[in-house]
Formats: sequence, C-alpha cells, structure tokens
Amino acid sequence: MLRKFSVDEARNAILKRIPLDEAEVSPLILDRITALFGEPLSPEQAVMRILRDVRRRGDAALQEWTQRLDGVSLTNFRVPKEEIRSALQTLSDVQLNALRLAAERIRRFHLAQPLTSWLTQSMGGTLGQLVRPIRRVGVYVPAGSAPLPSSVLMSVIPAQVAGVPEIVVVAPPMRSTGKVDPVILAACALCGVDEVYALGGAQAIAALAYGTESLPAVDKIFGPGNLFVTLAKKQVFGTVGIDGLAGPTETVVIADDSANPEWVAADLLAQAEHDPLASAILLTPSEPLIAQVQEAVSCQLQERQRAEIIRQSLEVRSGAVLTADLDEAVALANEYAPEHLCLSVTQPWALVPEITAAGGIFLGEHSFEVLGDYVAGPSHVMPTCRTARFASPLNVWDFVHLIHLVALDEATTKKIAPAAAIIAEREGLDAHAFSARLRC
Ligand SMILES: NC(=O)c1ccc[n+]([C@@H]2O[C@H](COP(=O)([O-])OP(=O)(O)OC[C@H]3O[C@@H](n4cnc5c(N)ncnc54)[C@H](O)[C@@H]3O)[C@@H](O)[C@H]2O)c1
Ligand SMILES: N[C@H](CO)Cc1c[nH]c[nH+]1
Ligand SMILES: [Zn+2]
Repeated sequence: MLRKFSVDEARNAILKRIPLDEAEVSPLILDRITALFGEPLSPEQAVMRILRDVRRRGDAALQEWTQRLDGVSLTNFRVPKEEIRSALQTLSDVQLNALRLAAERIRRFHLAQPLTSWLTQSMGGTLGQLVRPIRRVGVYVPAGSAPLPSSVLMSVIPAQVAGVPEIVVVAPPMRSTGKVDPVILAACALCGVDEVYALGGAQAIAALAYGTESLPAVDKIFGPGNLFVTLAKKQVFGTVGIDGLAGPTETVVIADDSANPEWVAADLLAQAEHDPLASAILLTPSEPLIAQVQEAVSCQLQERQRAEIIRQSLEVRSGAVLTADLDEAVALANEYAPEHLCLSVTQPWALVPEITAAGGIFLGEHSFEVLGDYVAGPSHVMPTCRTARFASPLNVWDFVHLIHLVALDEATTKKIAPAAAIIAEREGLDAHAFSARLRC
C-alpha cells in the first residue's frame, strides 16, 4: 500500500529516512546483522569489521566473508577469461541486441561530454590544465537480489570513453553456483573487460581498496550497491577515490491531474522493487490522483514477482504526499534531493529552472525512469541519500583527474614574485618569502 502523507508528516517520516543514518535503518536489517555477526552492530560497524579484516588478512578474509555473507566457498575469485568470453553465448540474439543498443547509446552520450586539456599564453608564459585518465579503476556491479548487467555498461563505458587503461569488475557470486551470473559476464565481454572477480558486498570494496594476494588494489572505486556496499565505499574513501554514494534507489514523481495513474504507479513500483530500502515517492497537489495511484499500486502489486521487496520498501521510505501546489512539490523535492526526479505534469520544462538538487530529471510521461535505467544514454549510476545536493551522476569526468601546469616566463616572474613575498611575510613564512625575493 502506498500511504498518504501531508507535507509535514512526510518531512518527519519518509523524507528523513536516509539509510546511511543508523537510526533510520530498518529493524529487519539490524536483526540480520546480529544473526551474521553474533552481536548487535550498526551497519557501519559491521562494514568496518569486514574492511579491517580484509585489510589484515587478505584472501583468507575474503574467503571467510564470502562464505558467511554469500553462502559459497571460493578459493579463487578471478573469473577465467574464457568463462567471460563464453558467457556471450548464454544470451539470446534479442538480449544481445538489446545490450548492444544500450551500449551504443551510453557510449554516444558520454562521447558528448567534453574532456579537454588546455593551455593559455594570456597570463605570461604558459598556464594550463592537463586531463589524465585514472590508471586503474574498480567497478562494483550489484547482484545480491538481481544481477544488473546494465550497471556494467553504465560504469565501464564512461571509463573507456575517458581513456582508463585498466578496468576491474567485481560482482557477488551466485549462491547456487558460486559463479558470477553469466549475464554480468556477457556485459563485461561486450565491453571488452577481462578482469572480473566473484566478490560482493563490503568485502569486494575492501579488496579493491587495499588489494589482496589475488586482487591488486585500484585507484578509484565506482558503481552502485546496497547499504553495505555504499557504507564500505564511504569508509575507504581517502585510501582510494570513490565516485560517490550510489546506494538504494530513490524515485520522486511530481505529478498533476494530467498524469496517468497507472503509469505513475508502475514507475514507483519499478524502483521500489530494487531494495527494501528503496524510496518511491509521489508529490502532487491532486488529491484524486493520489487515490487513483494508490489503487493502481495495490492492483499492480498483486502481479509483481518481487512483491515482497516492494511491500517492504513502500513501508519504509515511500508514500504519496499532498502538496499545496506544484511549487511546493518542487521545493520538497529539492530538500530531499532524490536520485531520480520524474515530472509527470503538463508543462515539465516550466519546472526545470526551479530544480536545484536531483541526480537526473525525467521530463514528461514518455521519458519514464526505466528508460534511464537501461537505454536512454546517461549513466544510471546516480547520487542517493541526499548527496544529490552536491554530487553529480556518474560521468566521464569521474574517471579522470586534472594536473595543473605552470610555465611562467622570466618577465612575469619578476612582476608577480614581489606579491608572493609580501603574502608569505604576512603569513610569517620566512623561507617562502626568501625564495620569492631571490627571483625579484
Ligand atoms: N544509485 C544507483 O545509481 C543505483 C543503481 C543500481 C542499483 N542500485 C542499488 O544497488 C543495490 C543492489 O543491492 P543488492 O543487495 O541487490 O546487491 P549488492 O551487490 O549491492 O549487495 C549484495 C552484497 O551485500 C552483502 N550483504 C548483504 N547483506 C549483508 C549484511 N547483513 N551484512 C553485510 N553484508 C551484507 C553481501 O556480501 C552481498 O554480496 C540496490 O539497493 C539498488 O537500489 C543503485
Ligand atoms: N534504477 C537503478 C538506478 O537507481 C538502475 C537499474 C539497473 N537495473 C534496473 N535499474
Ligand atoms: Zn531501476
């Protein structure tokens, strides 16, 4: 059931339930942690334990955590290259063509993002910035409750467009076989990735960050994941870079009377099926629409295969909120800063100038979010947990870093060095001032 909230109720309930905040984590998750770890721990503490252990004991710890959390006993995590290549044969032509179409559109979108080094001679001598791809990156591909080959494409292709030379993929092993799901391997093969490890959760993030006997560390970690993956990325930041916190999916739909309630309901349920911690919120000034969407949700839910997950996520971080008007809906969305913001209103473009925080905006009923998940073109790896207030969706700039270049000529040096000396003296840094004065 999609519950109805006033704006104030929503602010005090669904909108403040950010899963990274320990107090807001559902009791179900805490119970499972207690069962797994033998004592009550916060998700953050549980993740810290796993990270420390992998850092200390390398592959032995990976084996133990993979057994405990994913239920399989592995001694070799690297997927043989031949297994990656032959996974392509497990796909039907129709599936392969769909992935190819997605890959092509994702590549074209990212090729349109300019990555430019530049030099200027306008400030005396030469100044500039060099764009350098990151040398070795790790891409996490979720597969705990569903294998997401689309996430391979959405991270690997921007990395390739940026010119990253070494791309490593990690994905949890399947409980049934201990292997990475062939559909994930097929997506890797399609992109030409041949370094893949059967590792999931916080243990995979630890291996990428610290390195183990079998997995050389990377420089930066990318990709979406559940609460544990996201907390692990947050905790290893500094040892390695991370793209951001692309955790449990969030969708906000702003709708008016013109919206099709069936479609709105379908879009909310689509994201709610990702995770019990996913968030699916309708913001609308239309009371009749809320009733119609509630009805459509209840009806569609009966047909959905992942109804149990959807039910949980509708309980925790989801609902329909009655706003005074569309302006209030936009203001609330800006406060929440959702990963996806869908505008099912007659004039979606009119709202865009007012939107200040969201991972991606989907305009009109024909730009529904599921297209963004797979085939629209932009990466579906997007900021969650209110980080869209300051973070961006995954893009080619995430895979490079800048190096500044300073090559001043003598005349310019003589002109500006005295100012450097004066500032240094005021800072009380005598050796700096001396160095500058020597050149004046
Ligand atoms: N924001 C984005 O861009 C984006 C994109 C795609 C998917 N997602 C999100 O990715 C997530 C995928 O989650 P998933 O669970 O299906 O797969 P996952 O691969 O992210 O996580 C599975 C792993 O979590 C670990 N784990 C599970 N329970 C644990 C526990 N109690 N303690 C410690 N570790 C535990 C296990 O090691 C397991 O391998 C969803 O939340 C989905 O919404 C986000
Ligand atoms: N909705 C997810 C992003 O939050 C991406 C995804 C992958 N597969 C299906 N959906
Ligand atoms: Zn999705």
